[in-house]
Amino acid sequence: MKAAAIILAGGKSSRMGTNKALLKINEKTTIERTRDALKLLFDDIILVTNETETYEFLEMNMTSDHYPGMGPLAGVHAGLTASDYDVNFIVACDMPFVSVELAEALVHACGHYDAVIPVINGKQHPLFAVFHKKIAGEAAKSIEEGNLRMKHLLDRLNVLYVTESELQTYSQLDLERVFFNMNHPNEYEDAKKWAEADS
Ligand SMILES: Nc1nc2c(ncn2[C@@H]2O[C@H](COP(=O)(O)OP(=O)(O)OP(=O)(O)O)[C@@H](O)[C@H]2O)c(=O)[nH]1
Repeated sequence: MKAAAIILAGGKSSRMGTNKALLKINEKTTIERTRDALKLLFDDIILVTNETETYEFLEMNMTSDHYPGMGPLAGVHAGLTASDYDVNFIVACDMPFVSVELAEALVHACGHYDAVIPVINGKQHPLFAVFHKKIAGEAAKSIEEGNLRMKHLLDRLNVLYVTESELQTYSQLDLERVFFNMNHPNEYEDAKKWAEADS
């Protein structure tokens, strides 16, 4: 695959009250589930974290934010800056049901676009999306201007938005699972139930 995968794990998990990436689902931590899924497709996987000791057990390439405390946009910037690839699949560390097939479809759609962003039920998902390395500078500019919202960056880029109607090989339920992210303890409980039912 001529693309890298970048996992963002630099958040505070304040709503969860404990590091979301390290929550176990069916014996594996969420971040191990993500790493193992992505390994099936990507040779190069980069973890963006500001606590490298916490994640050493994963034996992954790691990088840290150049703008600490600035949120996911800073993670996108750091990941793209560290990547050796033009095309990069970026994913949050709190999505337990990552689909590598869907990641692959988004990568293949990139072409001349700066980014490929899924829009599911009208909601943009920039943290399960593809970004070209060349937009790292634009991300830095947004951060330096104090605009930390992903939406602000996307509005300045040449973006391909992919809606569910273009993802018809996936059922509505599959898409809801793939784009599900855990913020609160009750969402972790839901994720465990679904994973158990699937296994
Ligand atoms: N590298 C990096 N990643 C971040 C940063 N903030 C959030 N993320 C990641 O972005 C994704 C979405 O994060 P959120 O759930 O919005 O924020 P969070 O800080 O993890 O959680 P809350 O404290 O509950 O808001 C997760 O994968 C986070 O690890 C950051 O400052 N740097």
